Amino acid sequence: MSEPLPGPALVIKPEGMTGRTGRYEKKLSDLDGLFADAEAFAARLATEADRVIYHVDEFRPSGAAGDLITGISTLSAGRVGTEFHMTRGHIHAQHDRTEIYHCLSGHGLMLMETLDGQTVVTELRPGVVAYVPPVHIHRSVNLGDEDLVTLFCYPADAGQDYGIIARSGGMRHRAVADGTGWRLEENTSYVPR
Ligand SMILES: O=P(O)(O)OC[C@H]1O[C@H](O)[C@H](O)[C@@H](O)[C@@H]1O
Ligand SMILES: [Fe+2]
Repeated sequence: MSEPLPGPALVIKPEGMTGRTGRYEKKLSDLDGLFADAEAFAARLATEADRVIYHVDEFRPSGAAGDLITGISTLSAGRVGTEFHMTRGHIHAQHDRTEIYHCLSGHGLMLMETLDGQTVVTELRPGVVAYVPPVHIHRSVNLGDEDLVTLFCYPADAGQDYGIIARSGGMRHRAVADGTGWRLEENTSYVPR
């Protein structure tokens, strides 16, 4: 009889992840053009250009169809003008590939959009699992005052297409502060696809 082989030693907690195969970081300077308030963005850029706004740790066994990428996304709290910190957002390059996000800590939104401009939101609080169905553009938004930490899992052959958001001038709705809470407002730069 052969000895059992050790499986990957992945540990994913709100504080971080061990066993990752990769890490990806986005600084404030990488997010130019994402936020509506260009003046507020420029003011922050003057002193915080190199600040990491979000980072992603992942375990990617391979890129094969049928394989899964699992990881943790950590999105810092903050705003540009009234608009909350968010990820760039994407649709999967293979449009029918899905994803789940399990909120480990913080408060936020999974902001999704169909190709014909229907917005879908799942509010994220610890324990909530957001499901991104096939053919949905998606981005995370941090509505709180601490890091928004989510565990994600998606097919390894999904890929990311960022052009779909760029071509339509952003997503249809923006998440903005409203008193002590939040609301969605229409993105005035949005061009229906
Ligand atoms: O790809 P972005 O929109 O920059 O968001 C960052 C990350 O978000 C999620 O966690 C995805 O599963 C990652 O694959 C992605 O890279
Ligand atoms: Fe995704």
